[in-house]
Amino acid sequence: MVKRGRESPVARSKSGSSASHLREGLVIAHLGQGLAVEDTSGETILCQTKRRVGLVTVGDRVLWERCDGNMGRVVEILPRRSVLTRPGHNEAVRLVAANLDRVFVVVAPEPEPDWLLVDQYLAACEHRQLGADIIFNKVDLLASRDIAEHLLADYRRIGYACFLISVRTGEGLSALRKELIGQCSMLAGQSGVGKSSLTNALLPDKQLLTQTLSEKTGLGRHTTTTATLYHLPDGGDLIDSPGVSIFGLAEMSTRDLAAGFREFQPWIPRCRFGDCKHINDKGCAVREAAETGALPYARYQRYLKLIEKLPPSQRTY
Ligand SMILES: Nc1nc2c(ncn2[C@@H]2O[C@H](COP(=O)(O)OP(=O)(O)OP(=O)(O)O)[C@@H](O)[C@H]2O)c(=O)[nH]1
Ligand SMILES: [Zn+2]
Repeated sequence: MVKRGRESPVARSKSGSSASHLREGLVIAHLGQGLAVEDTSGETILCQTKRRVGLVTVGDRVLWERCDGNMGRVVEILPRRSVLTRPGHNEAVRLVAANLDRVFVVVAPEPEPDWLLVDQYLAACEHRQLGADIIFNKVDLLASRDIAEHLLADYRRIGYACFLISVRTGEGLSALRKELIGQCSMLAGQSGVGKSSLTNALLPDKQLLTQTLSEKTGLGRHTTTTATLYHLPDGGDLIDSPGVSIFGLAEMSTRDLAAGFREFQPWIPRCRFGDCKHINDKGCAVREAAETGALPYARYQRYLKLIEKLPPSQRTY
């Protein structure tokens, strides 16, 4: 759960000493000209970052101090419990969000699900120790829910929660809202599955909130760039990061990828060799389990495809 730091207006810096002018805050947006930081009192301040602080991202809890006028300055990033990155050379752009708890991978009957992408997201989340579950949107387009259940059977079997919803009819939305309480979530998924539509349904005041944010920080709407953190009406936070749904296998090795397939875990210690890649290796328990149906075979096949997608520099063990 994202702490909004309401416990104390006097924050403690890394050195442990309490500095009365330092306050705790939550980074709710990354704007072109600075960061929108929500104070413990709910006030939003436009902050710059001291150079030595490092890269700050949406979801970060920070210590900040007031400087001239209505501006603030971030002096420290508080320890993160998670960080999500995407591939790329520019570190500032690679950071997607901090302190996320859970990613919901959204699929739909239309566009047809790209299960390889789904597995890539799930593996990346496992690697980052983020919770991950699946939302199947647009069930209104299906003749029967059984079709979705059939497609999701492997995922349910290995312990992913699957939420069948329709933003159009509202089906399943109240159960999903309950699920989001008390944590910080993000939606990911291919284009057209309904992520924006769902975000708008979960945040009926989104437009107003965005407008207020630009007013509070004195910046125009167009300056809101990558991600924004919203407090959901029923509780919990949602990080909306349009266009950054391409987070993937950045920095993952073959071993990490195998670790990203949660159903492989009981089998991996039974492989004959400690550096088994679970491809054609002799005595591979994972492969054998997939071939005998003890593991979902389709997921195993996609593991093999993802291995091929890893850049050669990451195909290490
Ligand atoms: N039938 C049906 N259509 C939906 C539903 N939810 C969203 N759509 C439609 O699906 C289309 C794509 O929705 P978006 O919300 O833009 O999808 P997105 O995932 O945000 O797409 P990108 O912004 O490209 O990543 C729109 O035409 C929506 O009206 C639903 O529950 N049922
Ligand atoms: Zn193996």
